[in-house]
Amino acid sequence: MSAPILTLDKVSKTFGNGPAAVRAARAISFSLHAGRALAVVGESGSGKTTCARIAMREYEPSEGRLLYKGKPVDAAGSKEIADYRRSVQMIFQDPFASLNPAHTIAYHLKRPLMLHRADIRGAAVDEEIKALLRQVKLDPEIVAPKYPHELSGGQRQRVNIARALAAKPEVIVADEPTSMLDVSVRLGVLNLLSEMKREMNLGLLYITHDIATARYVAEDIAVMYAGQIVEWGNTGKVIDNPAHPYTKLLLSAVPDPDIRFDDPNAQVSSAEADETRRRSAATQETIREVEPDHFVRAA
Ligand SMILES: Nc1ncnc2c1ncn2[C@@H]1O[C@H](COP(=O)(O)OP(=O)(O)OP(=O)(O)O)[C@@H](O)[C@H]1O
Repeated sequence: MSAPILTLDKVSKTFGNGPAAVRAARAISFSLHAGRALAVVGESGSGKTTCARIAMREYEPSEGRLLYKGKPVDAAGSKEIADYRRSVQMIFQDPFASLNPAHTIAYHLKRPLMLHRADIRGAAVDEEIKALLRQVKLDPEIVAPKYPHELSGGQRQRVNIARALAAKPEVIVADEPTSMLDVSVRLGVLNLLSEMKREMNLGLLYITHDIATARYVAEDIAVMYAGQIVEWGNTGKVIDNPAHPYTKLLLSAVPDPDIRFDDPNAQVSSAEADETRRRSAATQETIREVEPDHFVRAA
């Protein structure tokens, strides 16, 4: 594996003080590598977004270090910080709020080019805008002059991906990039991210509450619960053979696509439903008892 581009090294983040303090992230360690994706999965409030924001330098860690190419970011000079800002780009959850309704799509792509790509000026800017839109499978002639409200949610998220790519990043942080999209277009956006990762050799941090989607995008997976990584490893191995009760619980919530609505076996009796609820509560209890240092690593 190539040397890590970005590393969270035993990073913790606490919000507030005293008894009301929230330990959103506890001793989190992971690295992002060129051409590889890490999925960080967990339910709402498990600390995923806190990790993404630390990676984006929006939050300072309370403990631990953020490393860029092996060097601590907090000790970096202004040139290295500028390099980091270009190199690590984010795709937001909400494709509607992240584009300015008053500006065309071309304008949205021109800004990062002017900011981060001094090598491209004049007519080359328009050519690059077209190339970026083609890269995300949008027709530049149709899409470039449009305003955000004229596009669908899926198309807007593709524009957001193109905008992130405009900076020529090495790492993309995608925080729930499909959760606000129509189900029918989610897979297309995930496949596009996966393709970009391969073709542009990007390190990808894919944050999601939906463990089933990790398989489409990420080679590696880290499962978060209550601010900690409780299980991590190869995505296929963890999903096919989960070792931690919380990972099992997340997987048990994934619908089985092979069960048809008219399948008599899909009917759940009230006794079975009660049993499922009882087992789920028991699993939650087990999770609460997990010691902070109880981690599981896939073989
Ligand atoms: N700025 C903040 N101030 C205080 N508490 C915060 C802040 N940001 C997050 N938290 C708390 O930290 C915990 C982890 O939140 P975080 O947003 O990282 O979880 P998440 O797994 O990303 O959840 P979601 O999917 O709902 O965004 C939660 O209890 C949250 O309320």
